[in-house]
Amino acid sequence: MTQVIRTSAELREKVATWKRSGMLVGVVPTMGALHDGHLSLVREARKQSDRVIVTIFVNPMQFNNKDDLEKYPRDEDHDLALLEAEGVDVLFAPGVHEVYPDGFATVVAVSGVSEPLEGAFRPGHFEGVATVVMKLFGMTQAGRAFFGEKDWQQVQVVKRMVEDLNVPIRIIPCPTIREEDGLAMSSRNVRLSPEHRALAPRLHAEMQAAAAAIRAGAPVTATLEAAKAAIGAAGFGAWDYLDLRSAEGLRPITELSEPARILAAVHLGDVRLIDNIAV
Ligand SMILES: Nc1ncnc2c1ncn2[C@@H]1O[C@H](COP(=O)(O)OP(=O)(O)OP(=O)(O)O)[C@@H](O)[C@H]1O
Ligand SMILES: CC(C)(CO)[C@@H](O)C(=O)[O-]
Ligand code: BAL
Repeated sequence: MTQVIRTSAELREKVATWKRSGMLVGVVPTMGALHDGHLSLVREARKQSDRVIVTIFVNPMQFNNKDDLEKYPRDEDHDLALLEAEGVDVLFAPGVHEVYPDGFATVVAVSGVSEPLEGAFRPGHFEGVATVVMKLFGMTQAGRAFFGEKDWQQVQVVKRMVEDLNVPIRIIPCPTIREEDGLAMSSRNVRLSPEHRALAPRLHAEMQAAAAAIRAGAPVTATLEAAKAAIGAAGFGAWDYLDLRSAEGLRPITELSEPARILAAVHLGDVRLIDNIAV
């Protein structure tokens, strides 16, 4: 049975009993509307921890668009059934007031790695992520936390924060899970129209082609511009970015002299797709 807990006081008691028996606690932070990408994190957490907490909290502080927050898919009953089937010990699903009570006044801001890419196009987003993740780490007292590489920049921001603030937790990045046609799984994919859903995998296909070309020595800027044009011509909307960046510091690079990734964000209808791959 997965126990549903809604207050940090109750969660603290539960975790204290586990810790008294020397158990290692793993946490998988999510915003719900769970899919196989999330469940892959849960499975890894089960392998690497004695007890697993999944958190579901649609964090208002990380949304810079009211419409996106209102339209974010929510289905807790279905999520709970999936977590039961995976043998998750606790679903921690606090309300907004439990996380941000009256008088709440603290923001965690990570500079540098949070500034380009998502940080530039979603102002305030990573302050919201860092603040809530720090709180979830405090509330769950977990020793390991599992994050998806689909949100590559988020992983880098969280790692930086944990190192800078001496948070006693190990961050475990987990690979991106894709649909059979290559589209990265994402809760927001359910909002794609059938035509846009059919088009969406083109993003990953063009990113892979660009990565292969760059590995083979093609010039970076021209290759990325050509990929952007091809994806645009296929029927996608506006680009936020399609960049080659150093894998950890996310510095812009034009030569492959260190581990690198292509990272992308592009609009398709009223959905914004993000993806990234190693080069
Ligand atoms: N396809 C995926 N493969 C691996 N991990 C994933 C995938 N999709 C999401 N995750 C991870 O699951 C965790 C929770 O993500 P979240 O609840 O935001 O889901 P999401 O599908 O990314 O939703 P959206 O992108 O629409 O906000 C994050 O660590 C995220 O990186
Ligand atoms: C890590 C997270 C749960 C924080 O709200 C969110 O950014 C997400 O789902 O990736
Ligand atoms: N998966 C990242 C959370 C967000 O898009 O707000």
